[in-house]
Amino acid sequence: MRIRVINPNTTESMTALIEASARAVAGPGTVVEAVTSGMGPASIESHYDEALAVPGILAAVAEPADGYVLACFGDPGLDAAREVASGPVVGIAEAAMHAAAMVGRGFSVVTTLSRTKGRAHDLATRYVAAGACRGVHACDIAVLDLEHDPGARKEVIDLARHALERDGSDVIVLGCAGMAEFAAAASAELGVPVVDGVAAATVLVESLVRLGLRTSVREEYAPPPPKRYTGLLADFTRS
Ligand SMILES: NC(=O)NC1=NC(=O)NC1=O
Repeated sequence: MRIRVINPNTTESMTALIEASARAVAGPGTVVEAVTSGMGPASIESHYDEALAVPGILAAVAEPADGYVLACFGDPGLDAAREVASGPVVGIAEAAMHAAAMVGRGFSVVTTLSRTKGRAHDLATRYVAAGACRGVHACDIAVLDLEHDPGARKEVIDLARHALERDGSDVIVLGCAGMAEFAAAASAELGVPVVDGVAAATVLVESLVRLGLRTSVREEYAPPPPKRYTGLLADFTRS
């Protein structure tokens, strides 16, 4: 099978990190096709960034694949992508939160900027039972600095340790695709499961494909009603 793993921002080096995390868990019969969005923000750290990332995501899911991963912790454009993708679409926050809820009593999210904490809470409300997400904590390291800041890994792990104590949680969810490579070291140091949403989403999409499950086209996720789109979007939308 072929899984298209989409980095919704336009930073190639992040795509490389995402690709490595997805490939590390993909099964022997799975081809991971990691792609960088062709248009939009260099990183996604606000509602504005999320909105401007969606056209590039929709263009990326328009290409055929057996399943799709949206590799940004805000799960931008997830519902719209499900209306047009040819296979199941899973967001990394969705996958990470579900996985975390299955291996512990309550998880804490460690994310990037404080301004994105509300989005993480909103997604937890949508995806998991009340109380499953015990808290969301921000390291206030910008997304693109995670890769270049030599102290980022330690800051994220220290914040995760604080979160476990403060929240009384027993699992950590990494709240950014750019933290994917911290998961193993964090889990070893903290002694708890640390969930990287890129890996979780890759395995979950593989499982859905193996189960023969695709997004239902009855009602909400049916293909969008045909209509005219004008302006720049005319090139990227279905008519
Ligand atoms: N919470 C986040 O920082 N999300 C993200 N922004 C990106 O550009 N990629 C992410 O995973």
